[in-house]
Amino acid sequence: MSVSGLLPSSQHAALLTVEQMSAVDAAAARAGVPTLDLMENAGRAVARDVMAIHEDRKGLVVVLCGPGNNGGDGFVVARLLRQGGYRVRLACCVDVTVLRGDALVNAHRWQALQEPVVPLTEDCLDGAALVVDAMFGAGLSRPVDGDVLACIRRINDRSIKCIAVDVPSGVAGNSGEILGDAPRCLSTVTFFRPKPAHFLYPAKAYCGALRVADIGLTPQHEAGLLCQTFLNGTAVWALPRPSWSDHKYSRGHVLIFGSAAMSGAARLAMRGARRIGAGLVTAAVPASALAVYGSDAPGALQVPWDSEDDALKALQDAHRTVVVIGPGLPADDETRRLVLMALRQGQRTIVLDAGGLSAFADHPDVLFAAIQSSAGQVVLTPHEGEFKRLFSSLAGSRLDRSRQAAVLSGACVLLKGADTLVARPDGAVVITPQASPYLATAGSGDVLAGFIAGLAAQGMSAFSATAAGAWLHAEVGRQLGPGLIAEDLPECLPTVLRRLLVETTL
Ligand SMILES: NC(=O)C1=CN([C@@H]2O[C@H](COP(=O)(O)OP(=O)(O)OC[C@H]3O[C@@H](n4cnc5c(N)ncnc54)[C@H](OP(=O)(O)O)[C@@H]3O)[C@@H](O)[C@H]2O)[C@@H](O)CC1
Ligand SMILES: [K+]
Repeated sequence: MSVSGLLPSSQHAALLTVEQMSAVDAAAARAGVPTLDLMENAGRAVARDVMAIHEDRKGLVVVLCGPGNNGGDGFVVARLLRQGGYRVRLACCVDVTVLRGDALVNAHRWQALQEPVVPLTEDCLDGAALVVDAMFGAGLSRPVDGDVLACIRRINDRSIKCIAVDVPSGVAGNSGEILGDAPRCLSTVTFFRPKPAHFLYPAKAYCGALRVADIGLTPQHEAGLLCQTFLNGTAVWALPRPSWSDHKYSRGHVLIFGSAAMSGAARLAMRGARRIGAGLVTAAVPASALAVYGSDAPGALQVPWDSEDDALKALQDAHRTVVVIGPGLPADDETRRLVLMALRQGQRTIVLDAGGLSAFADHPDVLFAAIQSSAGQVVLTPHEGEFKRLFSSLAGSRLDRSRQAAVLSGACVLLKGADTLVARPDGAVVITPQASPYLATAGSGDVLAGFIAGLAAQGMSAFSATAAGAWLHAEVGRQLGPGLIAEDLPECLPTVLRRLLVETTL
């Protein structure tokens, strides 16, 4: 279950694909766990949430059931609510005779209460105070349509409170894409472990509050599964902690190339790298800009960079184990040559952002070949536009594309967004959960590049440093919220680090 290079505790952050979830289900059945009990437990967990949200037993609860086991869960919810004294209307999108297995058993249990099953049309929502969406879960195989689509639209148009069973119907569990449409839910109850869609946009916006319910499945039932998708967080990586024997050289040395024209970008990256704990940060910048770079950063170093010889000299210092190229640099031939030169300089971690990525828009294969033959580790940090320029041949969801991009380039790929993804060439991906929309501001990405570089300088692997950098960036963004500017991000970091490194034992 554990993936190399990640903490063993990452198994608690694992997100199971639809296929893996059904493998867990099958393993439980082989181990003698009755699947009918799992369905009963799933339905009970949802019924409990309905009762917590909707205490008014007189307000009508409409349970919408689909043709599979998600619908089966719905029959359990309806029965438990009815037995709890609630007014319940159950609508099913197929005739009960078409149901099979545990779903059929539970349909019969519902009918044994002398309760009707009404056809699932938009009219069945009339008078609903709350809807339980048990139409489709893990088995969704195509866009929703017909009466199901009409119901979903009515729920959304009338803002009827809705609780989803497993996922809102229409959400593709693995990719987070919306097939047709999906209800905008107040909350979603899923089982055993979350699925990627619960944290990926657009699906996340439909899920509402997420609760993961225990239904009797155990880690034993997932033994042997190779989980490759994780929720980004402190279960996945451990931050470096300086010890009594550390000194500035042992805490790592970051080299950042900066321009005269757009000095702010590299200066923000420098600030990020220093705040996150790099022992030394050096800016390689045009001689004409040395004073600007030094003016607000007396604790940083500057070296002149006016020629390829200067660049080579800066790169050849073996103590500078992490190099950032891109913030504030133009996407031109000179930047391209600089990146290729850096990639040839032996064991380094190289973080490429902004101009360092776009310089290869016409020649991405040249960049990928250089990365593949480099002795170092490489991190690419594109936003969606830069990603499309470099990886124009890739299609599919953001999760699929980030994974394929890491394989194609041989680098760790951080795809920026509200659910920032970090993918490693072996297929491991983390999804960052808590990004603030206020992070969408100039200079924010430059600070992120600095965070990643500063963590890598302290010995974290490229993947862990990138994942941790993205998480910390999101966390400071969340703490600052409205009104944040990029300059605030490094300054807020000590508060977050203190909580992680001083006030808790990771
Ligand atoms: N795993 C576990 O441990 C546990 C899982 N549990 C529950 O089981 C759920 C998964 O059940 P499931 O596999 O039966 O799939 P589900 O989503 O009910 O639908 C499949 C049916 O829908 C049909 N269909 C698909 N798309 C359609 C469309 N657009 N429009 C119309 N029809 C469409 C599809 O037809 P087909 O694609 O075969 O033509 C098939 O008939 C899971 O989400 C959880 O709630 C719990 O009970 C506890 C234990
Ligand atoms: K559902």
